[in-house]
Amino acid sequence: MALTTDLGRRPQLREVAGIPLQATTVDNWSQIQNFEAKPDDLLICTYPKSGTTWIQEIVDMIEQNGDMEKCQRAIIQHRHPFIEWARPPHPSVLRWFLLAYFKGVEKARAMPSPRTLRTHLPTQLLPPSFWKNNCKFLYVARNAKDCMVSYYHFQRMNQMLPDPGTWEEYFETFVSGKVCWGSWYDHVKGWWEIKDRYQMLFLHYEDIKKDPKHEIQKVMQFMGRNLNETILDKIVQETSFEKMKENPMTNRSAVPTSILDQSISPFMRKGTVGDWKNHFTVAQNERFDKIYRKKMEGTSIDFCMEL
Ligand SMILES: Nc1ncnc2c1ncn2[C@@H]1O[C@H](COP(=O)(O)OS(=O)(=O)O)[C@@H](OP(=O)(O)O)[C@H]1O
Repeated sequence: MALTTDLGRRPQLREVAGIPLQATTVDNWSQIQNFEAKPDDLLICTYPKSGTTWIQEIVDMIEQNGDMEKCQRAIIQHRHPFIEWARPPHPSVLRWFLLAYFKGVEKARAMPSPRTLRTHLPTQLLPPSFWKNNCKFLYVARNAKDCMVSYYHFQRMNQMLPDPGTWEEYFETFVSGKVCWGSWYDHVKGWWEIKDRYQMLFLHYEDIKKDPKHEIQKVMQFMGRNLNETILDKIVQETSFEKMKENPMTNRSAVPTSILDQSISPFMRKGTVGDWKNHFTVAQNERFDKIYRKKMEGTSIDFCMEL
């Protein structure tokens, strides 16, 4: 797949303990590391492109008892630093704290409890106070091949990340973990391996896709909420890909094209399982599987790849 490259203009990544991160994250690293979690915090943890926005929407709707309006008000109230992009009273805002930017940390500090926060950090870089306070963690994993495809298109359109180059070039970048937030394999393994030691619900994107009601029920129970069947059905409906693609609260249409150029690739792109089959050549697939087996050796995690 040929692409125009604009390497001169795109920011490059920097590293913290060998993990490539955006410069804004690295510049504010001490504030991030010293972030004080609270025992009743819920932290949504994901590798990028694994369904972060989706699970955030599900959690929001559960918190607001399925009331879409309240949900939107809550988002506006707890503004993401990127809110500057959406001129009030325009309700189109991004979801809140990635715990990656200084302002995100400040805003998280100011949030009333109980807080729902989110991060793409791998376990080894998480602020230690989350472990110390025995917080709840909600991890969503997505199969590596679809993640890679989604990340590739995201890097094409996200002007704040390095240009991905060609698909062939990106294949190498991804498997060597040289993408923002580091290696998919290490991230997923890292969170999977500690899941029984903490209060953690570990979900798979593919399972939510297959049976959203069942998976949303799990989230509800994990959050200690008990919503009736009508509300549950409403949450399933409102968090479908089709609805979220149309919803300005979730489709990031408020973000200027100088940041996310959705004419290159939409943020809500396809939302399917198995799109990797439209991208991987047979040779790439064989090579990927070989690398995958080696990197994931010894772990019990199993991914539905709808092969
Ligand atoms: N409701 C719903 N159903 C199914 N799939 C969904 C949904 N919402 C978001 N998505 C898809 O998730 C991908 C984006 O992942 P993230 O939200 O984790 O991206 S980010 O890391 O926060 O930038 C991206 O995947 P791709 O379409 O494969 O690129 C989104 O389309």
